Amino acid sequence: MADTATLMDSYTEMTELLLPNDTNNLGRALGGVVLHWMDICGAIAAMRFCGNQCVTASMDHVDFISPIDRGEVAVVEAFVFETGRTSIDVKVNVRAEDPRKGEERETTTSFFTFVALDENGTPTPVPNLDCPDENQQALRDSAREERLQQLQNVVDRID
Ligand SMILES: CCCCCCCCCCCCCCCC(=O)SCCNC(=O)CCNC(=O)[C@H](O)C(C)(C)COP(=O)(O)OP(=O)(O)OC[C@H]1O[C@@H](n2cnc3c(N)ncnc32)[C@H](O)[C@@H]1OP(=O)(O)O
Repeated sequence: MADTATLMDSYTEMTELLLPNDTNNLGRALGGVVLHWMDICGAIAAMRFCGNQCVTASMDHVDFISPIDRGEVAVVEAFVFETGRTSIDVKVNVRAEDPRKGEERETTTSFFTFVALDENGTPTPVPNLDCPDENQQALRDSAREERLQQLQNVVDRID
């Protein structure tokens, strides 16, 4: 295993077209479908980062900010912003694009923790996160802040 890996080593973008099978009766993306895309994209980012099989240990709160409509393109992006000994924190963001108008909007963001496993299925150490330029440092810092803010918003809402 390498001692370090960069945020950009993990960067992953997936593009999906919202087809009728993945929609509800309003022609909008089912929440579970969006979560599935986010899980897969986040897992790929984590596995690219550490070079091992990873499993999802947790997913933070998820707000569905705006719908994705049938025929729109969903762009799912993920990158590692924090590491533990065997765990990897990944920000996953989804935006919708209307391919006819070229417009896009934010739809969903959440933060996942993946755990790297060795060949025996036991948690195994992961590289340290390296952010060698200002762009990667800014992505890491804003993801850390946004995660805390999102969790704080949930607490405020139920207080
Ligand atoms: C490149 C190679 C390709 C290989 C080939 C690819 C094949 C392409 C397959 C594609 C695959 C797609 C994958 C999709 C992702 C799934 O869908 S995975 C399926 C759903 N997830 C699961 O089934 C996981 C079930 N849970 C577990 O197995 C265990 O609870 C875990 C997560 C392995 C942790 O086990 P544990 O015994 O608690 O381990 P422990 O040593 O105590 O803790 C290990 C770390 O986990 C953290 N942790 C434990 N529980 C939690 C929690 N609830 N929340 C946050 N962190 C936690 C601990 O804090 C610790 O972190 P570190 O301090 O080490 O950084």
